[in-house]
Amino acid sequence: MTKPSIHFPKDFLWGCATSAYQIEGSPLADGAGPSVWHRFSHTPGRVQDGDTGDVTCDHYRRWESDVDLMQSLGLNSYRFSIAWGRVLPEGTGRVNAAGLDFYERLVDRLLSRGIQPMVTLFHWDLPAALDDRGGWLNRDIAHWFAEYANVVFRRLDDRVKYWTTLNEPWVVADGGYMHGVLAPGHRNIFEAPRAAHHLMMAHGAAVQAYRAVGRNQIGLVVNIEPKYPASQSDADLAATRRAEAYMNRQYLEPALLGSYPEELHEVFGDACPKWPEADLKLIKQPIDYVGVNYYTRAVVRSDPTAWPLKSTTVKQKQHTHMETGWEVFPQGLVDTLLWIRDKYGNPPVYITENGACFFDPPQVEGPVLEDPLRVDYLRKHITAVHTAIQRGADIRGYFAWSLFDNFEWAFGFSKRFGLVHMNYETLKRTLKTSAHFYSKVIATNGAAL
Ligand SMILES: N#[N+]C[C@@H]1[C@@H](O)[C@H](O)[C@@H](O)[C@@H]2O[C@H]12
Repeated sequence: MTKPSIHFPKDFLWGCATSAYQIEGSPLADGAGPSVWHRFSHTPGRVQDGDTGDVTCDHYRRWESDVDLMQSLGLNSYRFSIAWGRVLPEGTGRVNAAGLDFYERLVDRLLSRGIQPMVTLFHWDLPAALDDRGGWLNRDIAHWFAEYANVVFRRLDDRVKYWTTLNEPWVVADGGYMHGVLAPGHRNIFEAPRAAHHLMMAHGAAVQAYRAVGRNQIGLVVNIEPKYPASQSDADLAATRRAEAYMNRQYLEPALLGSYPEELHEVFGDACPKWPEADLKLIKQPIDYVGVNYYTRAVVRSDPTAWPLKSTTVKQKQHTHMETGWEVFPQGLVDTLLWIRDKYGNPPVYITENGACFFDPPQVEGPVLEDPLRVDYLRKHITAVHTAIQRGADIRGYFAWSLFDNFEWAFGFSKRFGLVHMNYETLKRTLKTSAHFYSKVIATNGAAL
């Protein structure tokens, strides 16, 4: 039986995604102010092997040839983030012209190579000067973020058509304030919901600011990890509902519905504040799209001893090489996209991140590194996106995570997600087979899957 031909919508965005602190290097160059990740990675014991973002892929100095590499792959879009501290070194007030100029040159080169930028304003690298003023625990951060966003909108909205306020607010609140494993490294159940709420207030304030000056599209990027009960027991079903509310609904629902899921009270207990209606009104600014970062699913089992969700994730058979063994489960992407279609009114969606880390074969000096596991992962997940489109989900683009192997936060350089191999000694970029595969998928608008 011949395979049905796969074709994506005509103007579908095909891109790769990165973020400033993970690929740029030179974190303090040309007047930039340090971020919480500069401080965190320079604090012994916080990042595996003591790795930092001081050099990483050196994109800050190699951006021109990197854009040419993107063009050679046939990308028609590229998702990257702006380092807040390059533009406003103290987070508010003084603008650092050199920082803004860097991103303007990057946007201009992308456009000159037929590549649409999708720009994220905040991808975890909060200016350290704002962390000194309370960071995401200070309600004023909504105004600080809107001030920064306005500076960038005014400079670049005539060329940038797709904006994102925040990347994965859940990771910032859960990793940075609940568990303390990411910057700024707090472990406090009373801080986590406040950080989460202020992140979303900042999102709302930036969208509100955008509507006054912008003419294009702005959205929110959330990580969605669909939750499946390990059994149909009441305990496992309740645990699954808690896990889904805590990760998948806690950010989408204030943004789209103006309310928080009730289950958060079961998670945070007396740490769960009662927020003023005015806050939720601010958060629920109409957005033009939802960005979904999808990697894996979670099979959830009740575990009264597990903090704070009173549940654990049951390991499955085939998984990637992330520490917690992220299962390869493309059906979870179909389920997620149909869940959003049905629960939130079928909003326009971009898959703003999807990819996998595998231990690639030892680096060889040959032209290409073989990474068959990543090719298989991408093929199955891009096919899943097509399945969701055929079933009526309004999906408008796909961004592979990531263009390069890069600084994987607390895992340092130990995890490689790139379609392009990075030699961290020589900074040589080497295409993997997954890069060639993805390039063919783009060139045929999906037919090469
Ligand atoms: N882990 N992991 C890979 C990837 C991370 O490198 C990105 O910065 C995040 O947006 C998201 O968590 C996904």
